[in-house]
Amino acid sequence: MATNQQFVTLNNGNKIPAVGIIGTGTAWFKKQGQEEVISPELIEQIKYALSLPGVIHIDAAECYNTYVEVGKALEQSNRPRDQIFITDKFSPQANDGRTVSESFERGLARMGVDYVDLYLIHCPFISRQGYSLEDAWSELEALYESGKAKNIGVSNFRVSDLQRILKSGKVKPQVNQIEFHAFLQNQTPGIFQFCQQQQIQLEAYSPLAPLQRKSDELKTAAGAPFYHYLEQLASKYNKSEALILLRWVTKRHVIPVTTSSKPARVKDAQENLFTFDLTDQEVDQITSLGLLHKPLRLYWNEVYADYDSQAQQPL
Ligand SMILES: NC(=O)C1=CN([C@@H]2O[C@H](COP(=O)(O)OP(=O)(O)OC[C@H]3O[C@@H](n4cnc5c(N)ncnc54)[C@H](OP(=O)(O)O)[C@@H]3O)[C@@H](O)[C@H]2O)C=CC1
Repeated sequence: MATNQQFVTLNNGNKIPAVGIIGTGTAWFKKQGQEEVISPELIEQIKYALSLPGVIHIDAAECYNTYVEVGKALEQSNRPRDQIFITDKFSPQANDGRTVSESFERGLARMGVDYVDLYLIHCPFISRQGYSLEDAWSELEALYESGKAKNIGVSNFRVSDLQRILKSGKVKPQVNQIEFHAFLQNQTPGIFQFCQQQQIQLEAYSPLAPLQRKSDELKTAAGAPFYHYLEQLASKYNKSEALILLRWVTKRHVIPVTTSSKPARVKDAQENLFTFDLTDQEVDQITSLGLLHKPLRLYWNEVYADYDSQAQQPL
C-alpha cells in the first residue's frame, strides 16, 4: 500500500513511525478494577486504525487497563505483526507490586503478542520499597537483550532521572515520552534540549492540548493570537487545526502520540500528516505564540507543577 508515512531512526538504528495514532489511555483509560469492563468503542477504533495503510503505532500501558481491548482488536484484525508498532509501559506505581518482568509478561499475554516494539518505564516515581530506578532500568535492559522488547525507554523522566540511568546502565534509552505541546514546551527544566543533545527521541503525549482547551482559552488575550494563527495555517494548507499542531510537533523533531474516538481524525493523523509541510518561519511562529501562553499542564501536576515557571521559557 502506498503511504505518506514517515519514520524516525532511533539511537540504536531501529525505525519508529513518526506519529502514534492510537493512544489507549486518556479518554480510554479505565480505573483499576475496571479492566474486565470492555469498551467495544475502543476495540472498534483500534481495529479501524489497523485497517489504515502503513505501520500502525499503538500506545498502551499497564495502568490504562485497556490491554484486553488491544488484544481483541489485534485478534480480530488480519494485520501482519510487522505492520504494527506496539508501545507498552511498566507502571512503577499501583500495579500490585509486580516486577518489571511480571508486568511485561502480563502485558504480552493480555494483548496476545510475543514482543513489543517499545517498552517504557511510565514515570520515575517508584513505589516499591528497596527498588530503585536503576534496578528497573536493568530489568528493561534484560528484556531488550532478550529481543522481547525491540526498543526501551522512559516516560516523564527529568534530566536528573535520565542522568541516573545513563550512569548506571548499559543501554541508552531510545525514547522519553513526555507531555509536550505549544503550551508546555519543557515538561521539566531542560528536558527538551537534553534529550535532543543525547539522541534520546522525545515523544509528545497530549500534543493537541491547546485544542482540547480551545473554547476556554480563546477568550484570553494570551491565547487569541495563537489560535488565530492556527486558523490561518489550517486555512492556508486546507488541513485541520489538529493536523497543523501535530505537524508542528514533528517539525520540532518530536513524535506526537495522539488518539481520538473519531475515525476521521485517526485516519487524518495516519494518512495526511506528511502530505504538507510547515515553513521554518511558521514553525517558529507557532513556537513563539505558544510560549506567550501560560503553562497548560494536563498530567503529572502533583509532581511537576513546581516547574511551571520554567516550562514556557524560550530555549
Ligand atoms: N506517558 C504518559 O504519562 C501519558 C501518555 N499518554 C498517551 O498519549 C495518548 C494521547 O494523549 P491525549 O492527551 O489524549 O492526546 P491528544 O492531545 O492528541 O488529545 C486527544 C483528544 O483530543 C481530542 N481532539 C482531537 N482533535 C481535536 C480537535 N480538532 N479539537 C478538539 N479536540 C480534539 C480528541 O477527542 P475526540 O475523541 O473527540 O476526537 C481526544 O480526546 C494517550 O491515549 C496515551 O496513550 C497520555 C497522557 C499521559
